[in-house]
Amino acid sequence: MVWRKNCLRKFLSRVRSFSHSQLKRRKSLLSRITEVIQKCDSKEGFYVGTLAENHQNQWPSEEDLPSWRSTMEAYYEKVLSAGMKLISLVALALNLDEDFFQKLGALNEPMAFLRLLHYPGDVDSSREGVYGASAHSDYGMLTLLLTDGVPGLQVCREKSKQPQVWEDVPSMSGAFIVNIGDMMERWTNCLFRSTMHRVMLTGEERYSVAFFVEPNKDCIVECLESCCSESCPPRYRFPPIRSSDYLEERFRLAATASAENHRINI
Ligand SMILES: O=C(O)CCC(=O)C(=O)O
Ligand SMILES: [Fe+2]
Repeated sequence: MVWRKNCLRKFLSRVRSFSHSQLKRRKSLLSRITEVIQKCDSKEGFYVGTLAENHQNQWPSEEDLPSWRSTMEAYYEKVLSAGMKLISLVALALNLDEDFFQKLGALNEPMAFLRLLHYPGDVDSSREGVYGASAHSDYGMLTLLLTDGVPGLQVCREKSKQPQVWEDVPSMSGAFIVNIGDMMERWTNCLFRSTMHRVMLTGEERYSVAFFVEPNKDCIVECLESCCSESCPPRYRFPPIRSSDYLEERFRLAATASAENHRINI
């Protein structure tokens, strides 16, 4: 929602800055604004960033939403601890020490964040190209996703094959859906592949809570020695990359793609 408003503001400021002759184009620009608003993802979210001392989270007042902050902080801590345990299991599955990613510094003040999501029930989902969240993979190590049981989430197992085949993800009460992120895919040379997913609009209102575990900002993400060999060389052509540089680049690409395709997935 915020993005849609920003998008509209940007277009309107462009309209206002036009010279007299350019005003002729105003009509087509306005129809483009409408098109953009109609096509961008319909989700809206409330974000909670890292709880580290210097965090920049802005909380609603205790008066407006009593116990909101303490509830969010308690959830954040618990789900982060669950995420770290899962990451230890990933390390064990790779025949590494269970504290491998801790020793690497990835989980020392990880860039973890919480996204509380709402998908509207009253959007015309029959319109082509209108998604709750369009197809993407998450950027970090792992995502722990909690949903309210309303369908809509789909995964594509073979993300590089065409045509893409999408499957509904069943919701299990009391269970998290765990997605592997792109940085984990890079680290493991695709042994753990990031999950391509999207959220369809079903006409029913939907809520979900995604918790993204991203490595510490200074952590270097590169193909792990144990995940490559002469017969299985690193699949990524890219050199090792600092976690925060990787994230920044992904956000930049997502913003560019959104400007071109009217979509955003961050
Ligand atoms: O709402 C969902 O089920 C998925 C959300 C998601 O994929 C995301 O926020 O990255
Ligand atoms: Fe996602």
